[in-house]
Amino acid sequence: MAGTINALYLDCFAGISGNMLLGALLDAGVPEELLRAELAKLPVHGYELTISRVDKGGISAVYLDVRVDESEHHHRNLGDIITIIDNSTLKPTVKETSKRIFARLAQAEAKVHGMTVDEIHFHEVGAVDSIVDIVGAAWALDYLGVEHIYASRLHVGSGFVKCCHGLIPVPAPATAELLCGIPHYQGEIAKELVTPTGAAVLATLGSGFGLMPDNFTSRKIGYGAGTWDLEIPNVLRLYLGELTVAAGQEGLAHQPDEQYVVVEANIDDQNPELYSYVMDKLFAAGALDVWLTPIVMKKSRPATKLSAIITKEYEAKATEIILTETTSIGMRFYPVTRAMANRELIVVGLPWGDVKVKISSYRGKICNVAPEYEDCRKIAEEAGLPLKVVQHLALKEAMSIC
Ligand SMILES: O=C([S-])c1cc(C(=O)S)c[n+]([C@@H]2O[C@H](COP(=O)(O)O)[C@@H](O)[C@H]2O)c1
Ligand code: NI
Repeated sequence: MAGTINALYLDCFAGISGNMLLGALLDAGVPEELLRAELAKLPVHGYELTISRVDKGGISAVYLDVRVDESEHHHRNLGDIITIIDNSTLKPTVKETSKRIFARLAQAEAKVHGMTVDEIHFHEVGAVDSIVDIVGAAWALDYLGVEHIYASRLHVGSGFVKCCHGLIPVPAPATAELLCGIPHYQGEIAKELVTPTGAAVLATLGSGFGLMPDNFTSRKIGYGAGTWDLEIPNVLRLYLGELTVAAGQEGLAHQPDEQYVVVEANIDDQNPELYSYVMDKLFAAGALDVWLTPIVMKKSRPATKLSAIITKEYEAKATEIILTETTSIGMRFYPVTRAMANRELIVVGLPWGDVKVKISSYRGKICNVAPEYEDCRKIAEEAGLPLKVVQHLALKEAMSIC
């Protein structure tokens, strides 16, 4: 028996930008009020999101515009944006996807401008519009349960576009960098049709490019409007549907496998005090997990294996951290696949305070319920209760409502 996986096919005949993608997702059925509620979870203010229905060459499409107050025109680097996302109450999976897209964008910018990822400041209006577009899209894809994104060959446009440095060629340099390995063409239209944000989403999340996959069936279509009025409709066409796959494959597909990498270094000559520091640095740089294993190396030397799981974009950063912060002078990388349960945070109220509880589910069934250790610890210390009792009460409360 065959199964299905939720998927999108993006028809980019007039390009793709962050707001075109989010507009198309809204048109395909993502509720506007839920999107607004999710974006309100970000500690970002001073912007107005307008969502309207417009006519683009006879096609009714959703136009999304982010207007940013003058006071919010900051320059933010990747670290600032990661902090904003981490300080929100968004779902962990939405945070992770958003951070991966931003990291990809920052890497492309760093390459173009000959700088490090940390030195890159996001363009234009202090990245608020990119935060809304990227986090909004990451949440909407999660809301729809989309596991694979396919896109047509991208129409990028041509000519020049004005930026703070003057005129830059279309595709913009960051866009061109992000589209390495992704089929695209320039065409006759002298406008920027694919923006760096649109390219970053596809470069990070795209599973395949070209014609609509043979095993894809569309169920709903949405149109997201671009800003231009062109001789072709300036819209992104989004097909929401499903891929038919062999039995047993459904529910296992997440991001393309090769995006995850384990980096490892065997260390036999380091002051143990340094490990927690380097682990913190790897986590802060985007590692999904970091761990130490006791090992025995050559000449029977007791040693430590430092391992971290990272996404491919963080390879250079992880290399830099391990080489500069440990005594290791080399490391190895190997691609790994991951299968993950869906995770959601709920908050339960105990007489002494609130506790966040992580509810994990797999194929629609709850597979784990775990009260957050730090919340329970705080209550245990403040109320003078055994930690295990607080954990038990939080678990009981969570089980009664989920
Ligand atoms: O201002 C600069 S340095 C600049 C550089 C680049 C590069 O590609 S490098 C691109 N841009 C333009 O900024 C806008 C914003 O794009 P979004 O993806 O945030 O919508 C776009 O027109 C880029 O081409 C500016
Ligand atoms: Ni740039």
